[in-house]
Amino acid sequence: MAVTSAPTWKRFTGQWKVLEINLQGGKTAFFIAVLSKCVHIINMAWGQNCSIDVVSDCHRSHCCCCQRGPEGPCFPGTHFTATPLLLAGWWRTERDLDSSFRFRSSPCADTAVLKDEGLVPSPALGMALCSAGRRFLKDNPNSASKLRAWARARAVYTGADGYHAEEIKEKLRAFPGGSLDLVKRESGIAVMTVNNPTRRNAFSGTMMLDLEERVTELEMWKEGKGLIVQGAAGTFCSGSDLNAVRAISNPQDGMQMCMFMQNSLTRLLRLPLISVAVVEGRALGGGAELTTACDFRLMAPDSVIQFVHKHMGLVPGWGGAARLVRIVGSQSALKLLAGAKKVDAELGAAIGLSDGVLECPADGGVLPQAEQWLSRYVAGPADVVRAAKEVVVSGRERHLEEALRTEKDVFGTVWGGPANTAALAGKSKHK
Ligand SMILES: CCCC(=O)SCCNC(=O)CCNC(=O)[C@H](O)C(C)(C)COP(=O)(O)OP(=O)(O)OC[C@H]1O[C@@H](n2cnc3c(N)ncnc32)[C@H](O)[C@@H]1OP(=O)(O)O
Repeated sequence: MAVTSAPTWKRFTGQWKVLEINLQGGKTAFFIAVLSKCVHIINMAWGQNCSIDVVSDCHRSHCCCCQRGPEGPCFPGTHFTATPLLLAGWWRTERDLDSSFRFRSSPCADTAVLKDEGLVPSPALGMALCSAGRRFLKDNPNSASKLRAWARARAVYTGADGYHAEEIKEKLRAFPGGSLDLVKRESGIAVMTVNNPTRRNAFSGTMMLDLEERVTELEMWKEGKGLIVQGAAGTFCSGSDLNAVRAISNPQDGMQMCMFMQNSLTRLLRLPLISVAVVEGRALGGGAELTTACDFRLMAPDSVIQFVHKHMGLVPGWGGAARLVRIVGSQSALKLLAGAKKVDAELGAAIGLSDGVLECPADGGVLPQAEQWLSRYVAGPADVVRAAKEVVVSGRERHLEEALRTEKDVFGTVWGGPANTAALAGKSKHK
């Protein structure tokens, strides 16, 4: 099957990359790669038997597909980072599966990353993944669902953890009300609004489902640079809807809901967008946890963030405790959780939970202030802004050696790129 155009990176988010290759007959092949080690596609011999040979670390002086040396990327996708054994070819149709794309994985696997992924490196793994990919495709012919599955790979829990996504979704559907609204602006800043004002923006079951959908949408938004998370009608969010909480208060459902929300909020924090929670009114319980799934928090003068879980006989379950410790340190986190302490704008700034105090809006609400605040961090080309977020997520979440490798890999995506080239051609003083 012949290739009709140069492969391009169609989507890139977090540690995942998707190489999209257009094939004859309007078909498309997707190759999913997970970051770990610099890998170079050394042979794209597209003919009757298309094959991709992958080696770890490029030792070649020239790339055989474009004849350029190793000084810079030859075309997007030539120099990419992947764990060879995690490469999987995903095809759009069953027929494509039979058309002999041959995958030869590198003998050199990155053990550390495979462990991170919870996988044991073995030569059989590549085959197993390809076959799992095929099975998945057979069951999911729709490419949108394929991409969703790819996005979900950034989540924490899978079926292996006893997590049953479809079952808990079914249960959550039984608790409707409110919505999670998303507006993606041309500026590259999106605004997500927690919208259930009659219940002070409490999270109904369907809003939890909405959250997952919105995060998926943002994962696919490659022009995006920033995200503002706010509550409707002048208050942030009063946590999970107590009516839903009461109805699913058995341990099994509680665990499933916990894993569902942790997955969505972890993916929210890992988005390659710089995010800020704009807190007006109250952010209570799960609402307080939601603020910690953003990179930054801005608080209105009379606003309060409060982890009220202790008063409910609980601890955070949406990942809020783990994130809080990373934001304010264990001493302050313990005080906030064990004391269910109210954090106002002043205390928030003092302990580093809040990154800025919003002024009382004369008109137009606090959103323009938040946008203004965020604009200094999202100024410039999307690939550079997203790369900055990428290296920070990696530095926060990975072991040093892995984070260093990822940093090198992400560096490779911007080095010699348009922004870098333009900067080098201009003045290079930073007074
Ligand atoms: C792992 C997740 C853990 C959790 O998130 S558990 C949930 C923790 N959150 C809470 O307990 C919040 C309880 N609510 C409150 O403390 C107060 O309602 C709150 C948010 C300070 C607002 O106070 P006020 O402004 O005076 O308004 P209000 O009390 O009259 O509330 C207006 C209507 O909203 C409702 N509401 C507020 N928070 C809710 C919630 N979480 N779930 C379900 N309904 C909720 C409240 O019942 C009231 O409804 P209604 O008008 O009486 O029908």
